[in-house]
Amino acid sequence: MTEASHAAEAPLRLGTRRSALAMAQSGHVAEALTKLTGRQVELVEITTYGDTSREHLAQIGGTGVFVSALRDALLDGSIDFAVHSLKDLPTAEPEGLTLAAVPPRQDPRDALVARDGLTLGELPAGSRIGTGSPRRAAQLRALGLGHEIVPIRGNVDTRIGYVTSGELDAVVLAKAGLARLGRADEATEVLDPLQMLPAPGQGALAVECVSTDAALVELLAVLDDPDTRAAVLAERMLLAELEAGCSAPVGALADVSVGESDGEEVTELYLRAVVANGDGSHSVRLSATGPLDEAASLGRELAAEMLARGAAGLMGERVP
Ligand SMILES: NCc1[nH]cc(CCC(=O)O)c1CC(=O)O
Repeated sequence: MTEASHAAEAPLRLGTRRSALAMAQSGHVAEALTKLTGRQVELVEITTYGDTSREHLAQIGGTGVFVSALRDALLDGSIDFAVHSLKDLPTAEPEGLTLAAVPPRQDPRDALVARDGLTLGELPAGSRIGTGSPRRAAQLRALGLGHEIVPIRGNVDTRIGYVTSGELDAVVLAKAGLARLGRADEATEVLDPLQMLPAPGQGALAVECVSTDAALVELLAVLDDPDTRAAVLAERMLLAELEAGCSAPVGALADVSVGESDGEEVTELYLRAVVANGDGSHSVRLSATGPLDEAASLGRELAAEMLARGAAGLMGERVP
């Protein structure tokens, strides 16, 4: 179909949470889709339980709560497609929905926002660092720097506000979230994955629609980046095989690189992962390399190796 005839069609309804981050992500995807296909997109705001609840995320069942309201709206036809932060998606495939596109990933690393422009190594013992993520807390504690980890939650603005107000010395957030809000320059350090492996899927988006609308599935596929899709598949298969949820102390990152094998160019994944106990005193860290088209088995096999080295026992431990 030509762009002109597309423009005459009703705009596609993109369901989005109302948070600044969700609106920024949705706006970005809407713009990209219009540019690539000529189709107009309108944003439809959906309020989720995770947006209104003041309880800690771990108590209300993890970030999956953000996702279910959007999925309900897809299934009842009140929206045509949805954009999620991929790391917030449960690993189980939802009935009736298709992951139509995984757009090119942003920087997957975590970032520190600290007072006075400080880095993690410069924050003295006793400094109070805020995070609501067991994964971030465990990896920070594993560094043994004597920092106090303070549980917090709230949107990016709220969390940075704890530092601005002086209540906390620092917070740890996803660099991609800061960047999408135009606040990347507020990071005082981007954390090296050697110390802080990000959440599986961090920095990537997921574009979802109902499986039965083949034309829409095909249209949305223009947004897909196969390298990103393979990388997050490896990370998420690892998470699924560990039977860990999105609030478990599990970090994973797959880097895509082009190498050579027998004179042929091959695209490879280098997958690193960590499982830690709550106080960071014990962890299993492993890595594996494999071809891009075997992303799923790479994730599964690395998880199996981690389980063989005691990962399940670590995940079960809680900080008193
Ligand atoms: N858990 C909330 C959430 N979901 C996605 C992002 C950031 C964007 C991304 O990782 O894609 C964030 C905020 C954060 O972790 O700091």
